[in-house]
Amino acid sequence: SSKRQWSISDFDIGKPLGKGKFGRVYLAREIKSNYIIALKVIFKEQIEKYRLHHQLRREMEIQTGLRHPNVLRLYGWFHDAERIFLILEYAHGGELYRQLRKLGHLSERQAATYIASLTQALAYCHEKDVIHRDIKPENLLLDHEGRLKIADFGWSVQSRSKRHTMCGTLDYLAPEMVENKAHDYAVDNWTLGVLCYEFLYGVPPFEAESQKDTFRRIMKVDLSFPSTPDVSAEAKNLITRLLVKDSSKRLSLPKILEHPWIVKNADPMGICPK
Ligand SMILES: COc1ccc(/C=N/Nc2[nH]nc(C)c2C(=O)Nc2cccc(NC(C)=O)c2)cc1
Repeated sequence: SSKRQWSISDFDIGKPLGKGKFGRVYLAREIKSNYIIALKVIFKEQIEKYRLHHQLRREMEIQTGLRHPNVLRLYGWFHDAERIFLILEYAHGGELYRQLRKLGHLSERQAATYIASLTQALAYCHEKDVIHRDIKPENLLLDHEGRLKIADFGWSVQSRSKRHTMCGTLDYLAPEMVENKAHDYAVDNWTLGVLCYEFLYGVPPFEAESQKDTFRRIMKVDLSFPSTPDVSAEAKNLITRLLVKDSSKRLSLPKILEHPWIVKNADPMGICPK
């Protein structure tokens, strides 16, 4: 159905889910099918102003072609004189980030389940030659069953709730990214290490007062593990084998899924019942 021409009159627009630099996301219902979706509205003049229409087009072509249980679907899009509308899968649970902030840090089973889901989604994306999905907790959503969905296609939105200084944070960037070198698939493996650390400790591994200090800590791979919460040696082992400066030496995606900590703790259904 992504081939048919959609228009705003096909939808009942519901509550705003969040807003960002380029526009807002609304809950919406496709009238004929009663199907609930998330409608992302992007203002064309914002896109022109930042000269981003090529990136947006590329991101939309990529996103439409991805079909994976842990990648948020882009069903289609349409536009009017001043706006572009993206018809997106609705993930009821919202940002994983909010859950992480609420809980402080996740259990080892929950963290391993999310890392396994992300690894499978990234392996799928890499097969489709899609890399660097710019993964950070903001871009990870949860569906009604608590299943993780990578929701990023370069346009993260900000909810009404207080936002921490995500814009501009280097926390999730691999050394080669921070140094603005050509990056390859392995940046995603680094990011998995950063996320695994943040899921377990509640803060990213290279957090620092200033961006400069974060940059330094990333380049030095200045990694240390707090004594609390008490995290298993296997979890630390996985993190240490992902946060490796030489991108060719980072644990590969298939090897992550075979890692003892993942095998022991990840829920095969990707849901991790409480
Ligand atoms: C503010 O509380 C919220 C709780 C749940 C949601 C669910 N959002 N679900 C989505 N499904 N597909 C897309 C795209 C979205 C979405 O963009 N959500 C979104 C957007 C902006 C901010 C937030 N914030 C949070 C806290 O989830 C979520 C949105 C907001």
